[in-house]
Amino acid sequence: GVTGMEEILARVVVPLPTYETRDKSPPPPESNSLEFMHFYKSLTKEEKLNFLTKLSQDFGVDHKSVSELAAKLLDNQLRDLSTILQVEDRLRYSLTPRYKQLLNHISRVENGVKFLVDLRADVLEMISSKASESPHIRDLSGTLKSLLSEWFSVGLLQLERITWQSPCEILQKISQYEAVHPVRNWTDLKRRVGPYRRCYAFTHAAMPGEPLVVLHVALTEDISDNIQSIVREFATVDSEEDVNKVNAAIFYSISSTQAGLQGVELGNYLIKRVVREMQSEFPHMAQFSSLSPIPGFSSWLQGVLVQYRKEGRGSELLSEQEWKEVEQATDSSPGTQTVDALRKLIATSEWMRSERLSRVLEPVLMRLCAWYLYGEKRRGYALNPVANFHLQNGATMWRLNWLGDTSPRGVASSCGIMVNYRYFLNKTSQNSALYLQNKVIAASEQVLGLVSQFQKNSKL
Ligand SMILES: CC(C)(COP(=O)(O)OP(=O)(O)O)[C@@H](O)C(=O)NCCC(N)=O
Repeated sequence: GVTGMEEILARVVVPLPTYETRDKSPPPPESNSLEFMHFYKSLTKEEKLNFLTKLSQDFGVDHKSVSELAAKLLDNQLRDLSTILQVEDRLRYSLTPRYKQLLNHISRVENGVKFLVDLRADVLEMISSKASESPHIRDLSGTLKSLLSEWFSVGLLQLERITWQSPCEILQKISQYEAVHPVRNWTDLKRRVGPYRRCYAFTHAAMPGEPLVVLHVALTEDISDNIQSIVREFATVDSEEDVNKVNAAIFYSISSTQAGLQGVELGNYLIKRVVREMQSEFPHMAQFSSLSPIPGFSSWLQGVLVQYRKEGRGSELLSEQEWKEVEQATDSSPGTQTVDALRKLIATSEWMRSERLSRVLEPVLMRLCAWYLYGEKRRGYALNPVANFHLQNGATMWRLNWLGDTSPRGVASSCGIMVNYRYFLNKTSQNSALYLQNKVIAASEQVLGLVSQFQKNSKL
């Protein structure tokens, strides 16, 4: 109940030591942390929200002492620098939320770090689900993120290569965490860690046996343009006979496994770390690229067609000739009926089964997809989350691949198109800075060509 919460908090979230005694006071008993963790885990979702709101509100920063110290700094009687630095350091200390000390102590008990990772996952969910609008909860999330970013910095992470010889419990987790191309069975899993494949994960001593982020790589002669050749099941070759057949590393799946570590950029670091691993194993390897899905393209396209249907401007999406071909192929009459027919074809993936429609729609869907990836934005960054991820890393939007993923899922979610985000190693840091600061997308001639074809066709 509520009193129980207040009682627990008052007892285990001890006041911060005074500035003078901040380095001298003994840590509170470990039992405080254990009790807090145990109590929190016993709460329902609602109670957790209530509990964390109280924690962040009543056991955060002492705003009064902050404003007093800030006022002191403004006092221009303050002359010599050492006094100013002193007051600044007091101000800095006064900005430490009271609960931060408890979080630090929790990180030192057994499974404490994992508890804090899961705690941030809960807080992120409260924020994203709008269950909480409290600025204090956002502050708590920020404090957790800064602590976790320190503890999970690259230097403290362990790179592990996953092979068929890895412990079953790790292989089981790799299979369970696979978010991009679900693992079908043991044979499939064995293939993904077998010849001409690499699977790497970051682990952390504080969370043994837990792959934090997993990257799957295919070793190929050149940059893959379709996923079936990578995840299709067929008799595995015994060993990697011919390594000079290997010129490219294709990242075809990456998944982070801890929701609470979102924003800590583990995936980005893992890709860069694995590139270095590949370079040392294959010194002549010069091509590094993703083969990425385009989740959301089909639904975006449906939305655009509905909008055009309403405004009767469908003609700008397809040329007159293309609409005519769709009319004939769907035996529909010009105008909204054809737009509806096209929407239905895309929703049911019917168009894939017709040679004629595929031929008509290839240029249309390719240029629409190029625009979706390159032109559609959210707060200035790429709308598509996978594009945004690789562009933040400094990759180049390099090639759209028609029939890149002919699986039912691939056709339904992105009309079967896949995209290569290519990592030109000497360009990634510059591309990343340009993207993050100026929202400039690095794209290849092929992509820019498709985008300009789209713009010629429509006034978007
Ligand atoms: C793509 C991933 C790995 C990026 O993780 P990361 O580099 O840690 O970025 P962030 O979560 O720190 O912003 C993550 O967002 C994820 O697992 N997405 C779902 C699967 C996918 N590959 O889209």
